[in-house]
Amino acid sequence: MYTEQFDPADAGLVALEAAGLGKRYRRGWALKECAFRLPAGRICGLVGPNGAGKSTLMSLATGVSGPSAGTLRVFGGDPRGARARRQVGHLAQSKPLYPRLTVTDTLRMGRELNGAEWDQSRAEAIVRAGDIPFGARAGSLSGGQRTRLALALCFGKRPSMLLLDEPMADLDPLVRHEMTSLLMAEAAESGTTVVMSTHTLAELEGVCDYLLVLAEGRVRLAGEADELAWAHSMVTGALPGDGAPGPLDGHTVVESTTSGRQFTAMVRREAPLAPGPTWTVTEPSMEQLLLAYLRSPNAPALLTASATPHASTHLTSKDHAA
Ligand SMILES: Nc1ncnc2c1ncn2[C@@H]1O[C@H](COP(=O)(O)OP(=O)(O)OP(=O)(O)O)[C@@H](O)[C@H]1O
Repeated sequence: MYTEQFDPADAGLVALEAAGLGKRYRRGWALKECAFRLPAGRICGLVGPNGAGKSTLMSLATGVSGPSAGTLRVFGGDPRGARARRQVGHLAQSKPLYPRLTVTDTLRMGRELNGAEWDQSRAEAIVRAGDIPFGARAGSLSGGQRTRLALALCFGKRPSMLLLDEPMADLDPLVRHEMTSLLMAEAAESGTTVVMSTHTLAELEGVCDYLLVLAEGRVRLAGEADELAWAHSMVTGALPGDGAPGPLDGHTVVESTTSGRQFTAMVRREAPLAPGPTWTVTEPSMEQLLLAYLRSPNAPALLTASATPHASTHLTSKDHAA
């Protein structure tokens, strides 16, 4: 039996806050010492290699399972509490729908499960916008139509936060684009916080304004996407010779590759970094930044101020690297 703790200061402002969060399965820790904040109203890309702990984090946030260590709070409350369960919508990778139920029956089920919270007209509008026949059985729908119906169920619940586990994985590029537009429009209209896990990094650019990167169960990057990109530079050029100072000196190198005398590096700037006679400096795209961190799980972690729990104990990258 647990007592539902609730911090009213976080209720509307912080969608997710983890402190010392860990989840242990029989074979080991799936999440370890995770500490981050996700401010409300963001569209957050949740990224990490296979086995990084993304689905585990989602199952903790939906209250399906509890942490083995530390805490995770949803809008200031325990995710297993009735309040948080009402506030969180979840779309699992498998998009579970009852294949024998028609679209109308599926929405009726949504209404019955969610009671007064349910927004029938919103759910119907999402279905109608995709020209899905209300009499069709869920089992007969295409992948894109199933995703649309599942999103209608999610948004009909009027969640404050929506957790989407690889929602576009089985969709063709056109339907993917259509579903992304639908998702963004619905989230913008309702102010819903969205956490979306994906392995398709290009999908995140222009969609997510916040990033949470996990590797080996730990937080590697968290914060505003543009702030994280701005903190880094891609440096390309010729390696300095004869002990001459190089462009990377004094900066944190996240990843570097060399080919002959040429190098390319992703660095976290610790000071201004200007182009030089033998190197160029560019701002990385979101995809380049994410790829560099995914390929370098031991690079020191970085959290922006808004992603750092308890501003009074601002965590440094070294704390996270430990
Ligand atoms: N129910 C479970 N029982 C035991 N181990 C589990 C369970 N769920 C996840 N794990 C383990 O926890 C680790 C993290 O898994 P998780 O599914 O959270 O990662 P993920 O980032 O979602 O991976 P993917 O991208 O492949 O979906 C993995 O080592 C996985 O084998």
